[in-house]
Amino acid sequence: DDVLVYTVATNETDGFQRYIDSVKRFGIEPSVLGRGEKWKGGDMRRPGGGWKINLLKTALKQYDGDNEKIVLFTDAYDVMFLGQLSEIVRRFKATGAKVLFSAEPYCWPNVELAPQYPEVEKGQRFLNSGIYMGYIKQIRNLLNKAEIENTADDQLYFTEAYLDKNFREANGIQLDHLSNIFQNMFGVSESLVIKTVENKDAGAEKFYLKNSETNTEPLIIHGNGLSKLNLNYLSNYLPDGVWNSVDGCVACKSGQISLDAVKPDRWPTVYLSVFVQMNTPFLEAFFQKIHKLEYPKNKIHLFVYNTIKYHASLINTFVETHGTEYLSVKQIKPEDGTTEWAARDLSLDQCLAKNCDLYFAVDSVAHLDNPFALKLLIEQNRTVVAPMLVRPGKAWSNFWGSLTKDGFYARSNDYMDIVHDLKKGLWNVPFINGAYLVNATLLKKYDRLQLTYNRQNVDADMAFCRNLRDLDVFMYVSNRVEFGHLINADTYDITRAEPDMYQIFDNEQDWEEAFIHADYPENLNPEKKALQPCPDVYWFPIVTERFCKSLINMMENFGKWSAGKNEDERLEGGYEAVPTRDIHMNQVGWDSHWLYFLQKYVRPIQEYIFTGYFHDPPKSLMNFVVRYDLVNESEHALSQVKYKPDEQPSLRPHHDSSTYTINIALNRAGEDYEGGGCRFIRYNCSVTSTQMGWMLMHPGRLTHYHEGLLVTKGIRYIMVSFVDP
Ligand SMILES: O=C(O)CCC(=O)C(=O)O
Ligand SMILES: [Fe+2]
Repeated sequence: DDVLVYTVATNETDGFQRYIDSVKRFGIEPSVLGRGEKWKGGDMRRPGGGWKINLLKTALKQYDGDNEKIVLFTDAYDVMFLGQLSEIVRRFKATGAKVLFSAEPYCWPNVELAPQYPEVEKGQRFLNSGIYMGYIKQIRNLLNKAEIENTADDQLYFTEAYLDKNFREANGIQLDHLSNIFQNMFGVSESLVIKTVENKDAGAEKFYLKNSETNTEPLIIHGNGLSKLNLNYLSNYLPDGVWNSVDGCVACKSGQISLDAVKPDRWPTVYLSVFVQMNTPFLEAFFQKIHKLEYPKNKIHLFVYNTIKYHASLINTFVETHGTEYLSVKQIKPEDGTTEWAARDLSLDQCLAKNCDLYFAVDSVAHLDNPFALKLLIEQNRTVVAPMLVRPGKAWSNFWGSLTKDGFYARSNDYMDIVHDLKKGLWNVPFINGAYLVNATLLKKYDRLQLTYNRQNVDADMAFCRNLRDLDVFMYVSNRVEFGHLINADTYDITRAEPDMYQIFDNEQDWEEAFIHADYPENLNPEKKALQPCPDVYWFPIVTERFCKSLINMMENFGKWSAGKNEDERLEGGYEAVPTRDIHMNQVGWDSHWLYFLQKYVRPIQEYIFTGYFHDPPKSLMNFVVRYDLVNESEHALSQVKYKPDEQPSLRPHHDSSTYTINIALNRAGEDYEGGGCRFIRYNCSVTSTQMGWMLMHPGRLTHYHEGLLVTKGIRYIMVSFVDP
């Protein structure tokens, strides 16, 4: 009852909210001075803050004549309480001091005063005015010692008072050199460690802060100066109770909202800005996922910035097809020549102009696989929050755990645990990109001079995050649920036909989604029986129609179909007994990709069907697309010649030089062509109703003598591999 806790905060920043959350946790009710007023204490980055002294002086007037109370003052934006007030007071009383200031390793703002400080054997020597406490009588003496201008420096004021030996001794002023209670972080962050006490009953562990140099456990921490990012890091675990490995992210539930209680027509309006500024694999899927977000389209303004000509038609098609469903659409096209920062700044302004409630930026590499991503982020209700997105199986993500001194990437201790979802929560981090939601109140509060993507010598994302850090805005990244993943655009080569097909190594998950048949897993389901259209000829759905079309396009684009002659310089022996008119995978630079496909998707089926045969990885030198073609029809009609001399409409009976052969239909029997199919002569059995994207698998030799049946109309394409020759 007799402890008065004060702070000064004019602005309700995220840091202020953190301070409030921390004191509330310990049942402390602080008086917040200056709330809602304009800051009068000078430039925050320079000496100043005399106003804090004057505010406190005024606030204490009401206790004139009272000499029993204890006053505890701290800054707000970069301060957190880690323990009970009773314990703070107990430790204070134990020092015997009448006034106790926190200590730090730097003599600031006037380094010339350093020699006047008493020497210390251990701990920090110099006064810091961010945290102090004392009996009201001595505090009053201290505050009344001299007049101070609002814009003069409070730390200098207290330093001079402390260095006045008579005054210091008369008022019992001491510094908490060892951080028994108060911890200023700047310059000593390395010795500050988060410790845990395991709970023996398998309950949640407890977290506390330890100063490993002085061997103390401070109860109030101050992330002064450049240590404020370090404080942000600590605040992911401290004070005890915000996060633990049993209950996960406890603090992230506070402030959360639920949209389910609100009718969708009253949901907040979102300004969704999409940025396509690099050649991006699987862009079609990206836009599909944007479109599938479970959020009313008439609550979304869509902004699309694209600098890549290659992607223009896909984007235009999307906008033409779906644009009208959105509240509004604005496109910036490659030919507009708008720079990234200008486009991003413009989208912030557009958001305000459209009276948005929320701004949602999404880059083309950020796949929001979870259709509830946007809704969940809104419900998280933070000023800035990003969904954690990671390149599958990699450590590459859309946030940084820490920063170097020059503001570049650094890893935090917990980075890998977060990226791998070993720790789930809502993490205060110094850098995010790729996808993030910003509350529009922030855009209203700071104009495009303060909150801009334009800043010298850094790219747009870094500029924005740096400005957020400077404005004391926390950037949260959430891995509370799976939101999606990041595309790797590093090797994307748009000079190729069908560049997505080449992404099997770099974006395996997306590749699979685009190109592997949705029913593929059923092929390995023991409950299901594989189709067997002819004896020991098995039949499986394996690739998508998109795969088939892409593969045909790759080949037709390359165009150099073989002559279907016995002489074949592509082969080591230079001779093919039963030649097809074809193009080999290695001719389009797709051989390693194909072999990987064989190993990953075909081999398991083979092992499942033809029990006891193992060959991993499968070998195959002959991997090709066959084209069975008739003469083009007009030519046919005129010349009365049925087939072009170098086209091939069928294939005579033969064995394949393989242990087993796979044969994938790439287009539609009866639609794209007539006739065709594969006949197994020994069984007098033909597969003619082949299915696009389905694969035949059969032994290559002895039993499965076969022929390619005559195509009578159109063109038939198949993909063939002679596996394990
Ligand atoms: O046309 C077919 O389905 C058979 C093709 C074939 O046997 C081959 O390319 O070796
Ligand atoms: Fe064959």
